[in-house]
Amino acid sequence: MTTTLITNIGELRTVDPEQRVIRDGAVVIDREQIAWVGPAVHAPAADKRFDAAGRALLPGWVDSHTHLVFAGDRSAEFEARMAGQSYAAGGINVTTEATRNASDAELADLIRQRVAEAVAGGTTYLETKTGYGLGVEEEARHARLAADYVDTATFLGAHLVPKGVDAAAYIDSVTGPMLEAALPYVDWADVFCETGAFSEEQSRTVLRACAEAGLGLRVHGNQLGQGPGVRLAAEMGAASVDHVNHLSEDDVAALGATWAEWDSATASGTPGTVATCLPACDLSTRQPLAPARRLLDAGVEVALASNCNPGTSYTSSMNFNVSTAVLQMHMSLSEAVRAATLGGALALRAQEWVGSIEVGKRADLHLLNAPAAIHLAYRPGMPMTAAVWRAGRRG
Ligand SMILES: N=CN[C@@H](CCC(=O)O)C(=O)O
Ligand SMILES: [Zn+2]
Repeated sequence: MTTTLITNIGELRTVDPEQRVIRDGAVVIDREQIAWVGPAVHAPAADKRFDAAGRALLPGWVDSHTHLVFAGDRSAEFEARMAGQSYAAGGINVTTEATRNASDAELADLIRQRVAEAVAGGTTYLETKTGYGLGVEEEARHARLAADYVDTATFLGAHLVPKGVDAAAYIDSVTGPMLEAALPYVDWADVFCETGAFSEEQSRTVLRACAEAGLGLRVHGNQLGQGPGVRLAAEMGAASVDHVNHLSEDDVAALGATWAEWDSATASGTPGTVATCLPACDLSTRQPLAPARRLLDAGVEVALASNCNPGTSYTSSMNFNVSTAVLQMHMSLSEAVRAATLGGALALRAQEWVGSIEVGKRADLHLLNAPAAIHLAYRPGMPMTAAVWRAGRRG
């Protein structure tokens, strides 16, 4: 049995270059790949048949920003925040301490459970980061454990200077032995460029060293206030800058300029720096929701991601993030679905093989418990995920 026909799809959202939405559609999966897409009446025969019963089918969510390697609990910090305390980067130390005390087996099990939870919610391709190790052995251990469970991993040694450590000495370690130890397990490097974490110059030093080591770049920027993160990401050719809550006109223009060689209508050309919005995090930290509308109108490709982490966003629900983007961020349903699929794929430079339902791409599919995808926002919080295929296998 190698091929499966998924038929009787009420609304098939391809997110392909023509942005096709096919009524009464069908998809054929051949092992881990998509082999055919089109109207059900023209579908070829297959070994197996799955009746979608008139429900909507989307590409699986691409979650391009998570921090799944952690132990411990920060619910009291969250409760205090809801009572009026503001978020500060220092909370990262609490998780670092708890994670250090978890064995390899315990930590691996936590990551496995979190990935399973994400996949059960429609996520089929995901990134995760280190960043709660903050030491050579711990960062390498977190990268090694993560690499077994996720599609792509990021080195975030530059998440915070640990308490009592000299910043310059720490950056020497991040750009030297820590980077070297994490390198075999990661594709990306990230830096938390923000007041209370790393300055522009410190961030540039880290990003340069990581780029020289062959890693792609990403930046946490402009989360808690205006700052240099977004412009630094654009300057360094980062694949993505994430959070982007507080943007000046110059920031938006700098990101827009990185997309000059890209045609968003056909999703072709040379991609620039994706602006990754993290609505669940914005709600949990009481930050203004990222200005996705301004970014889209400036020609910037936007991604939506969960930022699942214990400090600022303890949810991997992409359904929730898409609902919020439509309800609160003035994104149309099509824009939000694209941002949570192809947008995430662009942020991870994986757009050639995931992020849309097209022949030859990985068979990553998300069947909704609804006849149309707008139900994600129309019925927020309802259990919308009916079935998931990840690389052709039911998740
Ligand atoms: N902003 C930096 N890092 C995480 C939060 C880390 C934490 O507080 O544990 C984020 O993406 O929001
Ligand atoms: Zn993050």
